[in-house]
Amino acid sequence: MVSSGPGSDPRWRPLAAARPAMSPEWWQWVASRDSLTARLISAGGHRHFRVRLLNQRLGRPRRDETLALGLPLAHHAWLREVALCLDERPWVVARSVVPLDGLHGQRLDRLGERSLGSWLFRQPDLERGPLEVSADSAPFHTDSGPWARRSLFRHRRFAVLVQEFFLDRMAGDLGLPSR
Ligand SMILES: C=C(O[C@@H]1C=C(C(=O)O)C=C[C@H]1O)C(=O)O
Repeated sequence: MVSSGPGSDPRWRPLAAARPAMSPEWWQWVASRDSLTARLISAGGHRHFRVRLLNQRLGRPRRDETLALGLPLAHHAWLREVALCLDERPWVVARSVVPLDGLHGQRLDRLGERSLGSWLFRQPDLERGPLEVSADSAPFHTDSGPWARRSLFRHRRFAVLVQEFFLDRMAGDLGLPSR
């Protein structure tokens, strides 16, 4: 994992462009379009799954997030950072960004430690945009990992950019290749 450093934004590219450098085992995880929460629970087997809320606040998205959401610069949004843990070991850290004007009724602050996915994938007309991939570390977390992905979910006027950083610890616990 080449860190983009805490200050700089991860570099994203289309999923297909990353395929040659990605092992088939990781492709199964990174390229999947269904709920990551459900996959982690299944792969975790007997391990206990928990969403650990790291930070949730109103704030300014990073430049790459602003561009992905098509927001004007300095536009405030709801920022949610979590660690998806199996037996208290973080396998994925995620950062989701919701433009405020899309928050009609979907008050993410009440989500707490319930998985965002448990709400998102219940929406009947949920649309998920294309997946993009990065080999950079999460700028909001210390642990490193081989791959990260992001995609835009839309449901009526609600939009959320979901960014998921798979951690080295997950590769170790599941016996996945380093990349
Ligand atoms: C989008 C999903 O929700 C997961 C849970 C998140 C949360 O609770 O903040 C964030 C990213 C996702 O990995 C999913 O399960 O696929």
